[in-house]
Amino acid sequence: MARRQFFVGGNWKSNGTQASVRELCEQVLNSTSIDFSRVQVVVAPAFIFLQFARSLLRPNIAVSAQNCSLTGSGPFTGEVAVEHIVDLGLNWTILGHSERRNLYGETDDIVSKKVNRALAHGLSVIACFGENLQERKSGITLDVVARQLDSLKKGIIDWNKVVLAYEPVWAIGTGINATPEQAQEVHAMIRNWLSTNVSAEVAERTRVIYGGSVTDQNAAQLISKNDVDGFLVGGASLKPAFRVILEVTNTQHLNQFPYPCI
Ligand SMILES: O=C[C@H](O)COP(=O)(O)O
Repeated sequence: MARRQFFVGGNWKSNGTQASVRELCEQVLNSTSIDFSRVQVVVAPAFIFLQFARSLLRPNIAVSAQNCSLTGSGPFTGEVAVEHIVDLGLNWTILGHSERRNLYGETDDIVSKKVNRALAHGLSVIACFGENLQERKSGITLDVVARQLDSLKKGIIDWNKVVLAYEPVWAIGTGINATPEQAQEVHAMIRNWLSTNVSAEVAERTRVIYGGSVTDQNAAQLISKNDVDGFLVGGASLKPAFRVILEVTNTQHLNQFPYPCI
């Protein structure tokens, strides 16, 4: 059986205040007793709180950006470049989230170019993709995901630094999560796609995580599926429930892989 280290990301989106970020970092994240050699934890505060969160969190909880610009640093008012994220000493960014794609016009091509920039500057990337409700109802989920992966692949110069986040748009923030079977079906297809289009080794090694209404109530069932290697959590990552999700994932990891995986 594959021995991939589980991965849990908390995407705080455009939420929070200095007070709530402090509370989350100190009371929820720093207080968990899980063994971080088994579950990798990365949280993504809004840009404005990145440095603050980094200063508060234990070193084994990584801090990620949620986006980066397509351009470098320079005369690009309002943009945050990969160079700025690197300069803060951070190692991660989320890219291609459906909110970026749908609300800010990020096409497959833009996402792929951003992924390339981030990787070229040494960042690791949580690359998001997934079908919308109409696409699922039309039965073209796997085609849509394959198209998004084909495009992402053009930008990926180092698969070791990529976590793939399958996030069906209809499940994001709706309270309707994919069932464990629905998630497993798409994750297995993603692994097959990796095997066919990249390599068997990359297919075996790459973490494929699920996002969309993950809570402390459904995390255990979702993580029990073979090809679900963790989560990208939105709303629940802003609450004490996030610690439960981390602990549930850690317990499943211990059941599945009794030894550290790295
Ligand atoms: O990046 C996280 C996803 O958008 C999931 O958000 P959610 O857990 O609030 O549904």
